Amino acid sequence: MTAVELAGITKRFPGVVANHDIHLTVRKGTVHALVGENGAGKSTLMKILYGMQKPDEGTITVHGEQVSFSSPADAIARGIGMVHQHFMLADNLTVLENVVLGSEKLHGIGGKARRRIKELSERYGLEVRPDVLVEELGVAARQRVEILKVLYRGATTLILDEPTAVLVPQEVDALFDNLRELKAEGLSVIFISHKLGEVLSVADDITVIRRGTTVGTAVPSETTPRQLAELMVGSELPTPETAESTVTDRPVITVDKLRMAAPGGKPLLDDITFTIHEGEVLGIAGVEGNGQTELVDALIGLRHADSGVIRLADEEITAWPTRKRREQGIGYIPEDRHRHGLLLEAPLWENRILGHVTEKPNAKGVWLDPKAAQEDTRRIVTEYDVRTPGIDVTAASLSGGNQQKLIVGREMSHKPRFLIAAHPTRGVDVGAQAAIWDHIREARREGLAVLLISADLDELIGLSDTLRVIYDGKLVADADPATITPEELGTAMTGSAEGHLEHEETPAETQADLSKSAESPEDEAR
Ligand SMILES: Nc1ncnc2c1ncn2[C@@H]1O[C@H](COP(=O)(O)OP(=O)(O)OP(=O)(O)O)[C@@H](O)[C@H]1O
Repeated sequence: MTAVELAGITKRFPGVVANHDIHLTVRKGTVHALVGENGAGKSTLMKILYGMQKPDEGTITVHGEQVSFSSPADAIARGIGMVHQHFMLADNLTVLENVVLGSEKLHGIGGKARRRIKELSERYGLEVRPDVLVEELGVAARQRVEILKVLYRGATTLILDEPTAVLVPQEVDALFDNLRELKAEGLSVIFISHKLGEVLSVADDITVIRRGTTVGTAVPSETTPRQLAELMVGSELPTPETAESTVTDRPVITVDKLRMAAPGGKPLLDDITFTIHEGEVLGIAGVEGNGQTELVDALIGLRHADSGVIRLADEEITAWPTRKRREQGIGYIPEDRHRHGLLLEAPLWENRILGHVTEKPNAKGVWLDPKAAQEDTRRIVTEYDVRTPGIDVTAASLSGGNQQKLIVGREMSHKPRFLIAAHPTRGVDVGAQAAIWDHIREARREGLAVLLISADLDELIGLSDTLRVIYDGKLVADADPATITPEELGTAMTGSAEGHLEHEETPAETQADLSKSAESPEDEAR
């Protein structure tokens, strides 16, 4: 049985054919993965299926019936649901309120709604509690609420846009279990991902899109990640490996006892202390929401810590504003590229100036130099393989991965001494990921110090010279990137670690927490 069929879909934007004669058949009760390099046209196709965009040509068939969508509401009415990559829940409302919001007509807002939520939660193993506030939930739990929200609206085909980008390995396994439950009940899932190993483990069918058109399908059981990468981008799957160490004993950035508290007094950063030297990548591992955002904000100067000292080489910069920090050589790849990295409605070349208005080549003396900025944008577009019809299109018209490449290119172009890299390759395809890793490694050889925050544990382990785990605003453990596995690191991040980790001097209770593990021999001895 076919759940959804897209046939002959074509969609043009000025200067770009985003989709060209795409064919996709999703069988009922399956997980169907959609893979392809950045800008291949995956999101566009899904926006068409979800009624956010109209195709120029082609047909959409849902459960055997041809349909035409003018809005997401039309798509939802036909059982198509979408879980976006940027979650859209209201923090200060409960799970129940978030789920029923906008769909009060279905089951009201009271007991009936609560019963329905519980029923869905149990049936698909989502473990969603209706009465907790969303702000109290971690990333994985929020994602399950989003999934429940679309199920509540009657979705029978769910579109998930890079759902695993923000999850640790254990959470990915749990999500995949949920997807299996959905399948078992006859629902279908379309899943966009750049993580090819995961695609092969969870998908029943795979469709590959290249340069706007479907170039083939792959049978997961007969395909390796390498072969899939080759189908996608015509290049091999990269592995990030720390080449010979380039770490020196010259400190670039020194952070001493940094503390920050929430308005209510809850500690967000608790006694954070570290040094990164020339030629060193310090990786910070942690589940989102354990202080990473606050640490990055404090380092780039978006927020000031309550106490503690930050030094760049020999100079104390704790009170410096953001612009001065950037001018003095701090580069910044933000975790949320839409909020902090780009002006979406401005052309690419203006985005190239963003954050670096007073620096060369954007400025000459006190004046902006648009010509030079434009020329340099062209260079970045070529060097970082930003797929775009030109530098005058808006940042919003680039695909997600290409937006990311532009930001990385901009920041690296200023030859920073210290780079704050939050998820530098999020949403980027395997080929571009390898290229970005190479750029970072090359700069490291020349003395760049990097603070790397990433949810991609292979990236974290492969690029870091030193690895530390952040938990509840504290740096709680060190890990050796040469020996730790992603699974072990994932365990450490969720607050319980196994043998590989060396513990810092942390309060006794934290240590106990961290070393707790069901299988550890000490536990059995206790
Ligand atoms: N609103 C728009 N206006 C102009 N061009 C667009 C628009 N949306 C997408 N495009 C272009 O269409 C092409 C396909 O983009 P799309 O976002 O579908 O790619 P993708 O496969 O999802 O990429 P990624 O993996 O980077 O998310 C790109 O060249 C992009 O620049």
